[in-house]
Formats: sequence, structure tokens, C-alpha cells
Amino acid sequence: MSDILAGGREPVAGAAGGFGRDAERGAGRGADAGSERAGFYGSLERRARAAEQAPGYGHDSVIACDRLVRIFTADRIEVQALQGLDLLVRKGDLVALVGASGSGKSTLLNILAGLDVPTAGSATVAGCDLLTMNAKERLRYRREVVGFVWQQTARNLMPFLTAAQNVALPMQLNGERRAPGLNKRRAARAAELLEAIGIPHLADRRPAQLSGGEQQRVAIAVAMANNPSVVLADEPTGELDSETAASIFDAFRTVNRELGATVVIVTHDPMVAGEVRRTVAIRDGRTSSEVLRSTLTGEDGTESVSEREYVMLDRTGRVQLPREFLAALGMEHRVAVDLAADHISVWPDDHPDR
Ligand SMILES: Nc1ncnc2c1ncn2[C@@H]1O[C@H](COP(=O)(O)OP(=O)(O)OP(=O)(O)O)[C@@H](O)[C@H]1O
Repeated sequence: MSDILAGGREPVAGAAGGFGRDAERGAGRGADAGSERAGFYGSLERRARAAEQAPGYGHDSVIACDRLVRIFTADRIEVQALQGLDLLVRKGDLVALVGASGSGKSTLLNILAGLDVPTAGSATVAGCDLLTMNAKERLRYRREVVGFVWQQTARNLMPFLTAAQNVALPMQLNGERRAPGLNKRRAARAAELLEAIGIPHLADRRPAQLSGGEQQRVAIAVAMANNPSVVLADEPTGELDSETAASIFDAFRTVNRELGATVVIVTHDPMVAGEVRRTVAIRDGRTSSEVLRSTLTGEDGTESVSEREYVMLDRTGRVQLPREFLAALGMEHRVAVDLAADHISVWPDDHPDR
């Protein structure tokens, strides 16, 4: 896969200096053409200046990963699980992370969960810096800022507690130990969460008396117990059939829409595509492409889903073009780029128009 430089300020400045066809053809067209060109480059320069003054990277995001790197060393061999990954997630997003086995999804999720520390780059969640937190801050982070749902149901729930007691447990581990009416308030919140997720009737059952899907729904309520900013889920439907998996996505949508949690789900499940607004694909330790979906309502009231796939533009201006696009035009090693007023075109370097 070729990486090309196609963004940031360099191409804008470079275009004025001769990057691209328009710059070449503009030469020698007389005074009109000259002032047209001056206007064109003037407007690009103004835009570049405005971009420079814009607020910092991730200022409006609840999750901001910037050039995140995680290197593991096993038997003296280095594995670069994350290779400069950029990811922004806004408050209120419901995002699925997909990618081939070994692409780095779980590594990223473990870092966001505060269970692992990146080798380089930066990562913040709800304003907490994941690289510099000390042990005490990390514990508070895991109890208050993030909630988790793991694939293995046994990792999510205590087997000897009922569903309601499991939901109340994170509240007991957090905050005040003794205060009048505290236990009542916790029990009421646990009941509210089980109700919101549609399983109030299961409050008194222990995990062994629940199906896999019911256990995962209780796990979502547990993850929400301390009202975290972000809920992280690693393959939460991995052990479930497709009908049960759909009910789990319903529960995630409920906590996202009705309880206001930002949700990030790592999954292999192809069904996810139709279930979330945003799907981010990870390839070779970097975010590579993203699909955004929105529901459109026609004049006759019928609803349809609009879907658009984007490739990611990283902080240094690299884009990963889809392999099939590159293959279709025989592009490799080097491409030519042209800047226009509202887009950049990418050409094979031996294209006759070049
Ligand atoms: N503790 C570790 N020690 C050494 N290598 C590791 C470790 N954890 C992960 N890796 C390696 O890092 C890369 C990314 O692994 P990761 O588990 O993040 O991928 P993944 O996309 O979650 O895969 P899967 O979908 O199979 O769970 C892999 O090459 C993996 O072998």
C-alpha cells in the first residue's frame, strides 16, 4: 500500500510553487489569468491560515488518540501492534471498530480501558491523559470514567451475586462508604438501569440462571453503574447467535441514546455494519477507513439509510487509498497530486495528462 502526502499545509504552499497541473498551465496566460491565479492562491492561503488558528487536535472529542504506538517485545522480537494510530470520538458517538485479526483492535481497547500503556503518541479520554496517569489516577479512571463489557461473560459478572447486586457493586467500590439512604439509592439506580435495558424481571437471578445474551445485558448495566463518560466493549456478541446479538446492540443503543454514554465496540460481527452510525476500520495498527451512516426521511415519510465510506487522513497528511482503487489504475510507489479549489486529485505518475 502506498502512502502519499496529500494534506496539511505543504500541498497548499507547494501548489503556488508549482505542485500540479493548474500551476503549470497557468503560466503565460496574460494579466487576467494572472489575477485569477492570484485570487485563487490568495483564497487558499487564507484557508490555510484559518486552519492554523483552528482549535487543537481533538479539542471537541471525548476520545483523542494521536499517533499512538504500542510495541510489544516477545522473545526479543518486536511487534508493532499500533503504528501511529489516530482516532477521534465525539461525545455521544456510537462507534464500531472492525479489522482483521491482529490489526490492533484489542491493543487499542486495552489502552483506552487504562489496562495497558502506549509506547508513544498521546491518548486522552474525557480529559484524562492515559500516558501520564499514576496508579491511583488509573484506578479512579477505571472506576469512574470508563465502563467495560468483555466477550467472556464470566469476566463481566460475579457468579455469586444477583444481577441487581452485580450492578450495585461498582457503585459500592466507588465513592462514599457510609451515608444515610446510600444502599437504597444504589439499589434504585441498579433497578433503573436494568429497567432501561429491558430486563427488570431478571434483577434477582444469578449469572448461572441467565442466558448468554441476558448476562451480556446485565454486563452493560454494570458498565453503566457509575455513569461513565465512555463504555468500551470487546467482542460483546462473540459468543452469541445473531438474534441475541441484535438485542445486545439494542441495549448499547439505549445506553448511547437515552443514557448519554459514548460507546466504542470492537467487533468481528459483519451485522454491526447496519447497527451503528460510524464504523472505523483498523489495518496494520492504524485507522484506515470509516463508514458513516445516516437515516434520511423522504417526502412521503419513508426512511432510508445513506452510507458513505471515507479513507482516513492522518495528522501528517498520509491517506491510505483503498487497495482495489490502486490496483484498478496500476498505481504503486509514486503518484502525482494536483490541488484544485475544493479537492485534490491523485494520478498515476505516467498518466498522459500529466
Ligand atoms: N502481549 C503481547 N505480546 C506480544 N505481542 C502481542 C501482545 N498483544 C498483542 N500482540 C500482537 O499485537 C498485534 C495486535 O494484536 P491485537 O490483539 O490487538 O489484534 P486484534 O485486532 O484485536 O486481533 P483479534 O481480532 O484476533 O483479537 C498482533 O500481532 C498480536 O500478536
